[in-house]
Amino acid sequence: MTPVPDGYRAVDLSPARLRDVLAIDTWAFPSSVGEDKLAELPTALPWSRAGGVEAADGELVGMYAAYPYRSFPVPGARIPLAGLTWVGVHPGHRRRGILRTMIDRHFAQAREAGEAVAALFAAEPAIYGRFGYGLAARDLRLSVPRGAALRDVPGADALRVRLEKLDAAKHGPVLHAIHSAVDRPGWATRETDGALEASLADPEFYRDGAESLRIALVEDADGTPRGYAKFRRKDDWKPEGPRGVVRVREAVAQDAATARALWGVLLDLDLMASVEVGLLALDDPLWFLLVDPRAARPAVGDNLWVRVLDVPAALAQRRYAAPVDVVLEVTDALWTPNAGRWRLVAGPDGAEVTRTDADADLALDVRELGTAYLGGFTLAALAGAGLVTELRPGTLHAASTAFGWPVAPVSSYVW
Ligand SMILES: CC(=O)SCCNC(=O)CCNC(=O)[C@H](O)C(C)(C)COP(=O)(O)OP(=O)(O)OC[C@H]1O[C@@H](n2cnc3c(N)ncnc32)[C@H](O)[C@@H]1OP(=O)(O)O
Repeated sequence: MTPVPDGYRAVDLSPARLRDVLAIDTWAFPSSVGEDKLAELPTALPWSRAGGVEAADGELVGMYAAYPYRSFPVPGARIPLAGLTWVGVHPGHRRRGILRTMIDRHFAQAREAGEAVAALFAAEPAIYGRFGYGLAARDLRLSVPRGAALRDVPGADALRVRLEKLDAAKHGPVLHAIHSAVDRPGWATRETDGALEASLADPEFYRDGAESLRIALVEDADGTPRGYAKFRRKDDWKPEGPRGVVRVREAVAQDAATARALWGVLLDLDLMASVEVGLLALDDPLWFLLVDPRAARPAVGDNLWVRVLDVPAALAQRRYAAPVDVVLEVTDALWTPNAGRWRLVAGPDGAEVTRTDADADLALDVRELGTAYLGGFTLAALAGAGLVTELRPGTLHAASTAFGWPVAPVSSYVW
């Protein structure tokens, strides 16, 4: 374990320290919203997995927490996963090793809880690679002009799209049911305590000048909900006319017709000039429905970062797109039990992983294993950047195909 830096001590956190937590949080993430207002909001902070670092005088100067996901989707399976969050160090105590200490404790706690994989959203992409996290999922951000043409999908016209003000009590369970039915690697559902409530909170200071949250709910002829979008409109009156913006916070469709019906309505709201949406999977149906995707000014961002904490358990927990029998030589500077040669015999129905002395086929660091874990980047692409080495000619493409997945990974919300 990395020792706690001199003059500091590691502590567990409980709800009694909410005020200290908000103080460190607002130091780490400057906000115009005061701690008093933040204290009134529902929080999804997983206290059972929250820890921090105190200075000698008892002031909390660093904190972190982990969502204990129990059913996190990865290729072909759902697994326990530690979702790192709320990481912050007081600016007066930074660059003294406090984050390093906290990451060490986080990894130990995750292994103890039986979580072979950890993931996070990074405030800054340059922070977490050194701890063995690899970028595993990207997301698509679009700004779609109002009235953009969409391709037709049979059955879309038969669906009804209801527009309502978001009501947490009424819509929460419906949204949760639709969201958690999605089968996509990385698609974290709000399964941990308070996560759903926090996602529906809509205080004025979240709105940035826009209206309160609205919902577009797609239903079939029987009134069964099949998809939704949470959104706000922001008006903007210009001399040349209204130029409002629709900000879509989350859009989920269970099938193609639902996606077509949903976007057909969102792209045709009066007084709006464009529709902004982010956190879409790179293969989201909207991309293919748009007749002119270039006009939507596509941008790609980093979404989930993944850290393989226990190589044999993590590799055995997911499924593979094709049969594979490969020996991986893995390096891991932070956790030596992961290092060495592992034979993976796997396919669409299961995987076995054993330690071996056999010659390795491919060599890679645990960071690259994290990048390939959700199936969103290929081993071949990583080899192209010199990050995977093919030691036995001819093994790279087969392994690369097996580690891939037909559905692109993404998390639809930042946790
Ligand atoms: C999952 C999440 O919650 S992401 C949110 C992360 N939080 C933030 O960005 C809030 C603002 N920033 C902070 O609170 C702090 O600066 C932190 C948490 C990013 C870093 O905390 P510190 O205690 O200063 O980090 P620590 O001293 O342990 O540094 C560990 C290593 O990370 C590096 N590092 C720290 N911050 C950064 C950064 N922003 N960019 C690049 N490298 C960084 C350090 O240089 C050090 O590298 P080394 O070990 O190779 O020398």
